[in-house]
Amino acid sequence: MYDGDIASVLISEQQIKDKVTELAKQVEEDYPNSGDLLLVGVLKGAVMFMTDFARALPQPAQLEFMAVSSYGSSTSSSGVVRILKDLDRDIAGKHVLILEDIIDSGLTLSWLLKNLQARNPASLEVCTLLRKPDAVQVDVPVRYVGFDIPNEFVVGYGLDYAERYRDLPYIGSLDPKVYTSGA
Ligand SMILES: O=P(O)(O)OC[C@H]1O[C@H](OP(=O)(O)OP(=O)(O)O)[C@H](O)[C@@H]1O
Ligand SMILES: Nc1nc2[nH]cnc2c(=O)[nH]1
Repeated sequence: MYDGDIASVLISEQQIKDKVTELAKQVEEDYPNSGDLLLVGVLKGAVMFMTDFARALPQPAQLEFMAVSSYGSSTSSSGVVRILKDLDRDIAGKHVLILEDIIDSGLTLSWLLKNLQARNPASLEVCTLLRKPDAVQVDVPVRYVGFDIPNEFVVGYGLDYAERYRDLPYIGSLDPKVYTSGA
């Protein structure tokens, strides 16, 4: 699939699977009495992570999705965030865990945390599969991190370039020839 577009596999399908199980176990230990935890997946990138995580989590959880868009180029975000799809329900008094696929500059999540905090949840934490420590422009409090990765543009397992590659089962670095050829 996508022959020649992926320069290298950064995280294999099995490594993702093991990490999702490990993160779900940590969350299970931290929320023993939450009742139903409310998972908020950030579309579209977090869709694979959300569905796998919810199934790996031993306790019941409710699933909500939000879609946001940050204006910017196709490989960077600007911090100006717009809600494309809001939550379908009130989160006041709920234990909310945001599930993100990646924290790059941190601008999207920083905005989202302020937005959701204003809705008065009982608690609000973040679980991200990937984080790029060298790219962070704003510090965001993140309780659960799957992998810290180098500052390279990655795709797969929900992450896209121009809406492609989300369906790859692993995370790979995109060959720079893909951006330069405009494919
Ligand atoms: O830390 P940041 O630099 O703000 O970048 C992280 C955000 O960028 C990606 O979303 P994107 O806007 O590409 O939308 P998508 O999930 O629909 O692909 C990703 O899913 C994060 O939400
Ligand atoms: N696909 C993809 N989307 C991103 N959004 C912010 N950083 C990235 C990245 O490395 N890859």
